[in-house]
Amino acid sequence: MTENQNRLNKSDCDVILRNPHISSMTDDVLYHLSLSSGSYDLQQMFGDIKFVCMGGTPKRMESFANFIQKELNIKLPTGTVLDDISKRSYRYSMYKIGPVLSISHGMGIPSLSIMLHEVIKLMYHAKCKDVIFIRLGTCGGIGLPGGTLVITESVVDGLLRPYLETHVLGKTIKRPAVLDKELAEELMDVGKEQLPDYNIVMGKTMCTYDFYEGQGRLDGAFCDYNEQDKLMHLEVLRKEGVTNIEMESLAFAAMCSYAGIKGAVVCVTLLNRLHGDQVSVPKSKLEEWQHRPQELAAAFIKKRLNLV
Ligand SMILES: O=P(O)(O)O[C@@H]1C[C@H](O)[C@@H](CO)O1
Ligand SMILES: O=c1cc[nH]c(=O)[nH]1
Repeated sequence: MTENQNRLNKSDCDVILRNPHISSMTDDVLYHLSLSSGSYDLQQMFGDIKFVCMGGTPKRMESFANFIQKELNIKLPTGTVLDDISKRSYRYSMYKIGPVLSISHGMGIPSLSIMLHEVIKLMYHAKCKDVIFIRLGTCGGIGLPGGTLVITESVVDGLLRPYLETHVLGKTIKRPAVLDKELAEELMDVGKEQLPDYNIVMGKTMCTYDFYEGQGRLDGAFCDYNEQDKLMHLEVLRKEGVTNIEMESLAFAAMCSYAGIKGAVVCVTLLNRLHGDQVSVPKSKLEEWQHRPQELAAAFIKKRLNLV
């Protein structure tokens, strides 16, 4: 199948839906979002979306929705509050604020991947054009102090491989995990200009399948290595140019790239992993730091919408 055929009459949509079955379905149920193409006019509801911002927790994405609403000066009808569009799914929460979709993806690749399958199809059904996806996350830094913003330049898995390995029909499939370089650079420029007080770096992000042993921590329920083994491993990562570790960027990059969507990952470091494992920052500091990627995304969106 050629890319043009994959684009499925894409004169009015530029998301590449690499699935010939979807166009013949009269109703496509986006089960985990609590939406469907048969019961809702998805184009009318979501056709103007230009930015899809996502992060792990429902609370963070609700807070981002409220923040971006204020930043873009979008008025809600009197007496109404932002509504969680996917609340009936009890899986993810999703808010629409003008051209911005703010959606939670849970923890780890399986949870993010289910949400992305459905959001990519949502973009297709809604005939969205020129959409940018941004992950607003948290991470552990390698040699970077807490509160640092890391814009991902490249992504690797726990074995330093730059692709997502997944199993389909009993076979191993490899999908390159590629992010848009120009978008990352634009985010960096916006950050330098608008958020001069923050430490912002561009780097190589390692994505793992676990928070504890997968990231070489000594404080999980199991640990069959010692502190020296851990530090030697982190030193190898540092020498390979790894700046931070989190748990979703590999699938995010691979899926955005496969769907022809420009994607960026911006994470704030919660600790320097060369100094420890436990995330023990006070809650108020944690909230302040988690807000930093949101501030960068808001500044970028405002610039793109010519609001600054
Ligand atoms: O988006 P978040 O902050 O949830 O991402 C990182 C990676 C894991 O999902 C989680 C682990 O604490 O934080
Ligand atoms: O160390 C960390 C902190 C946040 N998220 C991660 O995946 N790792």
